[in-house]
Amino acid sequence: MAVYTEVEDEALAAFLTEYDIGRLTAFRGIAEGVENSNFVLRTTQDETDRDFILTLYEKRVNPAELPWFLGLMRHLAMNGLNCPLPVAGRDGEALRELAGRPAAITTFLRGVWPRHVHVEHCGPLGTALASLHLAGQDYKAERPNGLGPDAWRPLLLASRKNEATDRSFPGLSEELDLALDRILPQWPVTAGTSTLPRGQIHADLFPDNVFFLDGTISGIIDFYFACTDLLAYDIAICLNAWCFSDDGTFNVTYARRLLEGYQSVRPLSEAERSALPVLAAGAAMRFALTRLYDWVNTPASAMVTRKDPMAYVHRLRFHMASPTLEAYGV
Ligand SMILES: Nc1ncnc2c1ncn2[C@@H]1O[C@H](COP(=O)(O)OP(=O)(O)O)[C@@H](O)[C@H]1O
Ligand SMILES: N[C@@H](CCOP(=O)(O)O)C(=O)O
Repeated sequence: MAVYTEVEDEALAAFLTEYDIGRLTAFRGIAEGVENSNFVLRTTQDETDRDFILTLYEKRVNPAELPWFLGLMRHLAMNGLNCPLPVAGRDGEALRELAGRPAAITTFLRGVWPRHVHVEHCGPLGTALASLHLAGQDYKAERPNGLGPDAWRPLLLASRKNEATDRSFPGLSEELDLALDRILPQWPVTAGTSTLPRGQIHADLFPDNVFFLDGTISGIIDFYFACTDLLAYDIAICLNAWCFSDDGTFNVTYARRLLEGYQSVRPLSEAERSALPVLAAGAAMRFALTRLYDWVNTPASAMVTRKDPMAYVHRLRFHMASPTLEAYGV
């Protein structure tokens, strides 16, 4: 589920008077997603139905950062990426407040996200990711990655403090600690300086954030982890999220297609290619840690589906076994 905040009819009606998007004809909450409350809004203008997404921003989004996220989405959409376009009210503002939460309306994107990833998804995914990176180049404002390497030890410590971690996952915090000892010294950023190209990255491009329609990508959503970081780290996140089979094995054919698609738009440098294994290990670490943190800190009564940290621990183990570049399809 992801409707944490209910919206009363009267409050919605008053909110919509600020916009010029037609007459409201339907409104429903969206069960999918974990971070924010999302609703589909349907309006009718001149007999034409139009769908929009209304998002109320919840706990993990810092309201001060919302203009950066909405600005990035606007920039990418204006530069040809199929991503939600924030809709401004009559006063020109896209960010407002509803039901005590920061709120925004964005355009609705057609298509469905793949419940099962097939090799045919991976090429278009790589191409779209590289297009996102190129389209983001002129968006100059930076947002540091709050879930980057500096955040990993504190996240692990925070989970360790909760006794549920050892009860539910015996030995896991020690394993993650040792893996961090190996990953952090190899991370391709020294004293804040990187030898690899940086830019705006999505940072959460999982299958549930990519819509397909007739075999092509019709939409990329959920930019609320986007940040300014190593472009190749975004590829590493996708290698983790798209290229492991349900049984936990890495599918090198998927990875090869993803990398080919990416490089058809933005060729990787030698340094980026060589860094992929450690970046992939870091990406697996990041999602194992946030999932672990959420797992032990989410009350059983909460109406949200917790994601299994072990799925990313298995991926991490693959990366920690030091596979060659060829094993990644490079
Ligand atoms: N612009 C959009 N167009 C169509 N559907 C959307 C759009 N944005 C969100 N959704 C729907 O809402 C769901 C949750 O959105 P998401 O941004 O992933 O939420 P969260 O950030 O809370 O995890 C998506 O799976 C999708 O069904
Ligand atoms: N992709 C992350 C969780 C973030 O959820 P989303 O619904 O905002 O994509 C994970 O799988 O751990």
